[in-house]
Amino acid sequence: MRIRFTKMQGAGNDFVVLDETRGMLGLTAAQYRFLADRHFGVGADQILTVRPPSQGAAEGVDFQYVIHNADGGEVEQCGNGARCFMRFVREHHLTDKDTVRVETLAGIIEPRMSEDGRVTVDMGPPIFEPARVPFDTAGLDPQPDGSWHTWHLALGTHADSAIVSLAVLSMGNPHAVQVVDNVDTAPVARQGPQIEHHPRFPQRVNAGFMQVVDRTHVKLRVFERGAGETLACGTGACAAVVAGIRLGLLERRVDVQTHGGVLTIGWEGEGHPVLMTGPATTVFEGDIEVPELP
Ligand SMILES: N[C@H](CCC[C@H](N)C(=O)O)C(=O)O
Repeated sequence: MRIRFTKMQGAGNDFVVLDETRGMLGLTAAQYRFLADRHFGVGADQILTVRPPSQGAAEGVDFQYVIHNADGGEVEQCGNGARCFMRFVREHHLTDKDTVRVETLAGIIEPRMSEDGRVTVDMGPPIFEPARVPFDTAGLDPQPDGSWHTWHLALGTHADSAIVSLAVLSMGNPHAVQVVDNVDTAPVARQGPQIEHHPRFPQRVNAGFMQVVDRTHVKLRVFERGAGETLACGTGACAAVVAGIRLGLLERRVDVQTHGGVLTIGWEGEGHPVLMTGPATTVFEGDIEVPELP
C-alpha cells in the first residue's frame, strides 16, 4: 500500500503524521513499526494519526488524535506530538481555527497556535493516584519528600543494583521522574530500560531524569516507553515540572531544557491543567510503499 505521510518534529522528538480524515488506512502494529524504523522505513519516535472525532465524541470536538510508539504500541498521550498535530491540521487546511479540541485516549486536549509560531497545549490535569498511573505500590511505603512523596524502587541485579527515588504520576500516560545532580552523567541508558520495564509498572512507564538548575529552569532527559531516549518528551516535561513543584523545588512556570530544544511548562497546582508551550516543525512530505505486515 502506498501512503502519503508528513515528517514533523517538536523539540527534536520526531513523528510520521498520517491523515485519516478522509478514510482509514487500517495499519497494523508491524506497519507502524515499519514506518518508525530509521533504516527500513521513514524513521520516527512516534506515529501520529489525524482522524475525525469518534462516534459519540463530546460536543465541540474537532479531531481525534491516535498515537503509536516506535514499537508499534498505541499510547494515551504525546505532548510534542500535540503541537505538531496543531501545525499539521492548519498547514493541511483541515481547520482554520487557532485552537482545536482534540480527543485522545487520555481525554480532551486543546492545542493553540501562537503568533510566534510556537504552540501551547492545555494537557489537562496531572493524575497522582498510583492505581491510575498505573503503579503497583503493594508493600511500598511512600517516602515523605517536600509537600509530596516519592517511592524508593530497587533496580537491576546485584552487580549493578541501585535504589532510586521516583516521583510517579500520569499525564494520561505514565511517568516516573527522578531528580539527578547532572543529566549529562545520569545513568539514562542503564536505568531507563530498568525503570521502563519495572514490574511495578504493569503498562511500563516513561523514565525522566531531571536536573534542577534553579527554581525556573531544569534540564531533562527522558527514556521513553516504547521508543527509548528521545531528544525531548512533552508529557515528560509536564510530569517533571509538576513533580518538581510538588517537591517544593520549582516555581509554577519553568523552562525545560532538553537535548532537542526548550519547552515552557506552567501549572497552577491541584485541579489545574498543565500548559505546555514549544516548537512544532514540518520537516518534509513524502510517499512510501508500506509492505503487507500482519
Ligand atoms: N512514549 C510515550 C508516548 C510519547 C510521549 C512523548 N513523545 C511526548 O512528547 O509526550 C508513552 O509511551 O507514554
